[in-house]
Amino acid sequence: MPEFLELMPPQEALAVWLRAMPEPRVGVERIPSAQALGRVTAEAVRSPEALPGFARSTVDGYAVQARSTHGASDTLPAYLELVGEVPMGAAPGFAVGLGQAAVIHTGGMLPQGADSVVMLELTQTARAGEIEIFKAVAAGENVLKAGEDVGIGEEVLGRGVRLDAAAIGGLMALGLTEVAAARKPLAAVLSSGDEVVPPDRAVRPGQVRDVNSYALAALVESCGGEARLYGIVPDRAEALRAALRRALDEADFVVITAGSSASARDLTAAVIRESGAPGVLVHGVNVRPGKPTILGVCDGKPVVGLPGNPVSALVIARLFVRPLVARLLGAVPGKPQAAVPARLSLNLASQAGREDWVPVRLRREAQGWAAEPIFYKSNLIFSLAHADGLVCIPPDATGLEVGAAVEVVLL
Ligand SMILES: Nc1nc2c(c(=O)[nH]1)N[C@H]1C(S)=C(S)[C@@H](COP(=O)(O)OP(=O)(O)OC[C@H]3O[C@@H](n4cnc5c(N)ncnc54)[C@H](O)[C@@H]3O)O[C@H]1N2
Ligand code: MOO
Repeated sequence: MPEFLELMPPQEALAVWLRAMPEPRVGVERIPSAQALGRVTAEAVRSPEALPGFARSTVDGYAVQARSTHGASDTLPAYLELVGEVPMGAAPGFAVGLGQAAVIHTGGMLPQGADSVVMLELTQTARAGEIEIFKAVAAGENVLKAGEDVGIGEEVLGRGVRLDAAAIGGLMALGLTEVAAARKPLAAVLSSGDEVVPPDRAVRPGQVRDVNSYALAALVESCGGEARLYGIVPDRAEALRAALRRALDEADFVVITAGSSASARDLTAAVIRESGAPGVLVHGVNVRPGKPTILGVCDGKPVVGLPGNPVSALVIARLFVRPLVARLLGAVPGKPQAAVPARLSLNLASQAGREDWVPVRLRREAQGWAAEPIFYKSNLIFSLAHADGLVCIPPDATGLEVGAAVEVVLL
């Protein structure tokens, strides 16, 4: 059977495309740390202070000098003089000497002289002003040392790090209520096709609502980019040319859907080719779904032409748009996507030489997760909407057998 396109393996296609782009100039903006979830650091963050800022107890009990408890046991307790109670939120105004103890609460500041804390459960009050200790502690026991988390001037977050909940907590612990974040790259999303109408329209026979603009905008945003919709362009070269020109002028990169294949109305590749140098770098990727994918660069701006079928468009956007956004954000490369190991619940056939991405549902079984393939068609959006993840069948396999160990990349 003749093939319209020359197909390139996906990894090679991505490398060719990324190589043809200029080094990204990552914009920097200072944003409130409280709103920085999912954002990428544009500069390394150094700690202005030590954390914890002072030695703290990790338990409720008595601050002591470890030496004072030496040899203490159930049968031979150590008797220590009670010299005070550490207030929470303030420095204790006293010291603890040999043979002395002070009441301390979890998180309280160790008094001068104390080097450890005996847990409340291992003590007993015998007489007023005195406690009995039933177990010896070692120096440093039940104590967080000053600077144990981070030291002054230490790099706590590198450049290009995606901020998660813990990182935001860490920034707050240091009083860093603002952070330098990479500006979100702006994607211009263009849909094309005479049959495609906005989703708020009633459809006439032959028409379909625009799935791709919204699904792709959501995907771009989930990767840390910003998306602006450039509407639905009819199947006319001059209309697509004008829309692409405006998109290239305004956005950091352009995502066009449909018109990627081989029919007379498939204009995307030709229009990209004439809209800037070097134009189209890849047209056709050895992957299913998404074979007619187009990767281009127009005068420094990346352009991707995704297949019109919504499942293909989204799967391909994960393979190509996601790494593009990461690069434009200056994100540290090579971070894995969330995935779970599973056993395949059915045989899956695949063509040798082609990489296949199959939507699967995950089912919990006694020994772990079972991945149940969804027999999708690339136009049927709910075959992807009902999936929990994707399984990759590598190009050197002619399929995977029931029971095969697979990795499910979570959607
Ligand atoms: N003779 C061949 N025909 C096709 C081949 C092939 O190799 N030889 N490849 C098929 C594959 S695979 C794909 S994928 C599609 C690619 O199509 P295009 O990118 O050219 O897109 P269209 O033909 O315009 O649309 C395909 C399909 O998707 C629907 N569509 C388009 N845009 C949207 C949108 N924004 N929202 C929802 N649905 C959309 C469109 O109505 C079509 O049903 O080509 C195959 N054909
Ligand atoms: O590549 Mo098409 O995307 O298989 O449906």
